[in-house]
Amino acid sequence: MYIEQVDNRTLSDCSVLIVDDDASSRLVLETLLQDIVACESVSSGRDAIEYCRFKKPDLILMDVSMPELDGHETTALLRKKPQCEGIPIIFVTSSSTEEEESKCWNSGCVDFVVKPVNACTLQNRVKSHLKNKMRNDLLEKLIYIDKLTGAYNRHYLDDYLPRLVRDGLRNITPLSLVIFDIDHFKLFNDMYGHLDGDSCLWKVSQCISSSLLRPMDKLVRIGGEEFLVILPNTDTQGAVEVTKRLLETVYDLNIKHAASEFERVTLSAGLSTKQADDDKTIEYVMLEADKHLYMAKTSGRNCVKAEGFTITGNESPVKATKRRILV
Ligand SMILES: Nc1nc2c(ncn2[C@@H]2O[C@H](COP(=O)(O)OP(=O)(O)OP(=O)(O)O)[C@@H](O)[C@H]2O)c(=O)[nH]1
Repeated sequence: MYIEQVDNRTLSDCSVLIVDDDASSRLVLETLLQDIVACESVSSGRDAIEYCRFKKPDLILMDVSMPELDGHETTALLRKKPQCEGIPIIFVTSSSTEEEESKCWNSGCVDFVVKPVNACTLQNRVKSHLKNKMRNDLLEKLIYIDKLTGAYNRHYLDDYLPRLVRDGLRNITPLSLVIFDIDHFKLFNDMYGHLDGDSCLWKVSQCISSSLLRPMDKLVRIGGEEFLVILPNTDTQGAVEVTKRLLETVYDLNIKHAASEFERVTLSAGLSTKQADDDKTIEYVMLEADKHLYMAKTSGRNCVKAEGFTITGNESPVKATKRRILV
């Protein structure tokens, strides 16, 4: 394995998606790259788009000539998706005419290799673009990541949210926002000290991040112990389900909080959805989520509140008999 490191990632931590309709070509590419990087393959443009809904490869090797969607068309569709931003695409083309080369560059690839591929050229191009990608990721991390929690920060929110709103309008998809904060966090700090408070923020943030399953779902720290979860293409019902799961996973972390009625760290959350066809501004949706968070707090905490929904979280043994139903 190559150990070429940028920050704390190495090439072997990176993943490459191979898109090729020909099984033997996929096998050749996988074999050539297997000692450098983790590879996964799909056999069509459609499958590549579907793959990228759930995973974010560090690089895509795209065959140009494929039935139905060719490499150019697939790239154009991927480039429209915010979650695919920043993924370098290398075309694998059987034609090296001047016209084809120009077409490849105009389609938004970062590079191309010509079939039959030269093993050394392919490996070096892939390594070089992956190292660039790792440097860009590191730069993005320094600008956009909150150090204390590992969540995104407000700079990220200011850049990312307007793009999502535009995307939602273009694709007619809903966008849900969830604001949550840790219950009785002042008491937690008072009882255990600020260092344990910081560690609690880190644990909660990491737990939430790893419970978000789609690459476009993002966690942003918007205040001291206040976070925003962005759920693109998710209606209220779906967002309630996700938020309920988030509250449960944090509850299951079982971080001791003796001053809380739940005897452990819990979250309260408020949720609001922007439907594609409504005229709510995103600022209004944020305010609504914040209002719902306030309602969740005043209704006893450890619960989610959304328009038409109130879901209680797990309850402590002592409170189990007093299950809250909020309307
Ligand atoms: N340790 C630590 N504490 C923080 C940080 N940012 C904010 N806080 C603390 O978070 C606490 C928030 O307290 P409040 O807004 O009163 O809310 P709460 O005690 O969580 O009460 P409820 O939200 O009503 O459940 C304050 O004591 C802040 O000092 C941080 O980065 N680290």
